[in-house]
Amino acid sequence: MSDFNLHSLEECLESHIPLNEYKEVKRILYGTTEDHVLNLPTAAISLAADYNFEIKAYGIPARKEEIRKPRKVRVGAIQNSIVLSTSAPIDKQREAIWEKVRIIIKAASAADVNIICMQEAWTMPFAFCTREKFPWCEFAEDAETGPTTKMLQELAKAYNMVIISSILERDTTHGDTIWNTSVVISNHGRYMGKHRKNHIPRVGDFNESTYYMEGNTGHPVFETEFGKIAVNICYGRHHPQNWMMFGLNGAEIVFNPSATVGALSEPLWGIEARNAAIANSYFTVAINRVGTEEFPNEYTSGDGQKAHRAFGPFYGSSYVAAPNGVRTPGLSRHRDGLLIAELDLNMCRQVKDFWNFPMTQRLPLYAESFQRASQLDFKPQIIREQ
Ligand SMILES: NC(=O)NCCC(=O)O
Repeated sequence: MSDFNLHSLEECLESHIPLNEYKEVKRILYGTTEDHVLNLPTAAISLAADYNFEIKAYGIPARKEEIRKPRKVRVGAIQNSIVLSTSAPIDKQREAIWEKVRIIIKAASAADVNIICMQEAWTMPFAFCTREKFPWCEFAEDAETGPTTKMLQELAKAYNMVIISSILERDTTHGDTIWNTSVVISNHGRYMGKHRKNHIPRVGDFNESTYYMEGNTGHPVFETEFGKIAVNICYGRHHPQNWMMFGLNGAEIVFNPSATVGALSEPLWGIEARNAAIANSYFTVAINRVGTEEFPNEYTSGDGQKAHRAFGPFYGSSYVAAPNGVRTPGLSRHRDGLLIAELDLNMCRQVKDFWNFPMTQRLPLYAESFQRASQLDFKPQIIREQ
């Protein structure tokens, strides 16, 4: 189990490693000898203080080029706990979370954020652990015309900000089916499209397959005014091919809105989205919720332990990673927070030119191997001593 007194891994390292060794440790672990902390406007800092959320901002510099101008973009990641009890009326629960997150988006706007992303299923508690359908299915709403998208369209327009909103989707056109979906809203307030979670967990208390199926929207990349973006929803981060496909479709930033708990995945957290950034020559933004969520009825976890009502703690630790392997420190493991990173998208091509990953990849070789591996009569290529 995790020790929840630890605020963040980076603060712990910084306060315990001797100063003369810290820079080298930081270079090896985080790809940079120091964080490029950005100054934030008073308006953003005051909102964070008044509404009790952490706010952190870092720059990740790229090389200055002779011909291309820098392509600077500010991304924001929001991590938050739920607000009301899970037994409060559904619309009240959702409105209370909206209220909290709207303030954080306002702070992001004050800090000139261009693209913001919330955590997975941000409008609700992560109730899928319970395997109960009611009332949780009532959180599902239409991706294009639902109340959350409508509310965010106003903010996106007012703040000139692209917003990525991960919700439980209700598709009334196809038999009222439910999906785990990220909606992308342009900075003009227009619905650009959606992506449905491709990989559904069947691990621990993540009983999501009780509610929805694997997504059917492929690997869309949204060409926004601030760059080409994509969304790899939570458990998709364990699947390198899922990350890869967004890269093949031209993504420059891939957001990973998540909901995951310390006992299950914390040792993997800092590796997966960062590795994806390196392997695919794009930026990644990994976002996880915080807090422990209590449900009205007990549920079991299939692990021999007693029935219980709490799910969590979700460990936050949202971070941004760059194609050259540099990453920002993570946000807190337990506080609401806004992480801002200023990226220069020119770095994507710079890293491609340096490391040559797109040039050295062997797509036809793998395509042929995948084809063979997916056949019923597949024989693994194993060579044994004669
Ligand atoms: N929400 C979700 O997919 N969680 C699964 C657990 C994990 O991937 O860490």
